[in-house]
Amino acid sequence: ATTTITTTTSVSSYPLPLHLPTYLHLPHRVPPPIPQLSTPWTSRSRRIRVLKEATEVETGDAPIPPAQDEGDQEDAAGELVANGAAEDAREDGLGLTRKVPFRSKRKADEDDEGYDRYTLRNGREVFQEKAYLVGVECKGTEDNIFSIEESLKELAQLADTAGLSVAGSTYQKLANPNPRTYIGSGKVAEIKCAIHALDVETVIFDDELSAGQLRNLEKALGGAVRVCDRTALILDIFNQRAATHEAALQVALAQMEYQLPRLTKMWTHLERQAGGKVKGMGEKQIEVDKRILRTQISALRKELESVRQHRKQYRNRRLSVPVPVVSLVGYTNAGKSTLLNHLTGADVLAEDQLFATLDPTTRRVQMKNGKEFLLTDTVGFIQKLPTTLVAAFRATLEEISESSLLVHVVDISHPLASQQIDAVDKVLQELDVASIPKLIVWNKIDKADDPERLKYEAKQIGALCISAMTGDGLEQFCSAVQEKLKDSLVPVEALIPYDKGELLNTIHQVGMVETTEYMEDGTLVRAHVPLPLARLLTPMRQLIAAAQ
Ligand SMILES: Nc1nc2c(ncn2[C@@H]2O[C@H](COP(=O)(O)OP(=O)(O)OP(=O)(O)O)[C@@H](O)[C@H]2O)c(=O)[nH]1
Ligand SMILES: [Mg+2]
Repeated sequence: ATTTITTTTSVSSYPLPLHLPTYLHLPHRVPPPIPQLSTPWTSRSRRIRVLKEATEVETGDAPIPPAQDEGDQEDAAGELVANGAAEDAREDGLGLTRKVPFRSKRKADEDDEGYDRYTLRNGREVFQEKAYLVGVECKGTEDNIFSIEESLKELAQLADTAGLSVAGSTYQKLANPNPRTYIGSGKVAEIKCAIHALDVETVIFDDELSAGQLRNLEKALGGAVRVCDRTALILDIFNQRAATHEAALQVALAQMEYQLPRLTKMWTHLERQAGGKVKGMGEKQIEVDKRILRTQISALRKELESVRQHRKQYRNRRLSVPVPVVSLVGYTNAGKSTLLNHLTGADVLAEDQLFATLDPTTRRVQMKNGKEFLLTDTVGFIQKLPTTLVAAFRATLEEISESSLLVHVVDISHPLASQQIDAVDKVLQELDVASIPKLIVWNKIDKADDPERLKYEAKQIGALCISAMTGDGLEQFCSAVQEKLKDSLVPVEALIPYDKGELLNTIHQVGMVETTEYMEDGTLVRAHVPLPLARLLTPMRQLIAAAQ
């Protein structure tokens, strides 16, 4: 009975993993908190410290935070406290902080190379974790859009975006991945040597790994390094980037769904409290953890549903204004946000980083001829896009399926432009939006080696060359959008009563008017208009039928 009591108290005193959105910490919404897991959930284990705190550590004035009491971290607790970094350990939510040498511990060592590995990011000192990348090319997967070298290069870019510094990489060609360690044992030994020589903290695999593979690899690589996969890395970037409530919820949900099948060894402290190994205890602990995680997942789903409902209402309101919606889609970093900003004067973050945008933004584009359309910027795509993420972002991506036109923005100056196009087409197929008219634009033409040749090639396939940065070709772009939109317009003939003048204006604004005739009861218009407007005009169309 004593054990049971101890167990209950100690479980409730566990801190929540801090990569979850803060609202999850509110007592009224939170199911019982879950313990920190030893499995690498995400790649978040960077030491983020506000500069001021860092100075305090330097002068030795840092308040000593309370030690964490998990048995699993017991051996590390002393070190954590001595370094004033327990907070960081909490922030990581991984319980892996001890694996990275801390600055103040090594401070005495004047020529400590780790000392240089703190860089300043947004006014915060961040420990630059070193990462080693591993890829596998399996026979029979030659239809992969990217070659293994290309995929690894992109993984390096992802690692950089997440704030890691890449120390090296390797790959292996295999008939089949090893079910235990994904790569062969010889390769494991080779990587182990390399990471020790390079002083690496994290090994990132280019493909999704199973719980067993993650655990076996961590063990085989000496236990002092963290192993994670591409999906965890992308989830981590999304987690860092999520700026709105909805995005945060979506990412948290995707992270939990990724974690669920990967829950392994944990709560080992209970065994100790129970006075040694308790047979079957580990098994039960996992069950409990899974249940808690499932409860959290369903709470998140509910919350997300209500946020979505809200956005849907907003969208419906917008749809009632019959302006056609054009969605920008494309590979991450293609220049979608830059294009939106240039055309609409919006202030969406556009930078040379992967996944700068997570949330959809819609702005009105007003053309010189008075016509207008709505332009939506969305999250970028990437090859090997984690399925959990696609599912989590499905609602956001639904916006795409409701648009009248898709503009596929391509970074034509990128060496892998054609592979990126294929990857985007693949995602679009998955999203079932093939029936929506599409306009292909080749962006960053200012950066391309041979713009004239590209312009010629673009013409052959009906694509458009633009530079979202310099504004080159944007006028043609707007005309092309207008032209394409016409394809999605419905021909109508309606008699608009004179007291509905504003409707006539709307038809001129968003549709293509062929003729207008001033009749006794109103204006007779023949035009091509977007479907929502055609619906709105239905009663007036009947009026004509009656008059004839
Ligand atoms: N030279 C050049 N650079 C461009 C052009 N368009 C965009 N860029 C740059 O490309 C980078 C990515 O642009 P973004 O607009 O953030 O790309 P995005 O498609 O929104 O990317 P995600 O939001 O990550 O999917 C930024 O550094 C832009 O300045 C262009 O026409 N020419
Ligand atoms: Mg963007």
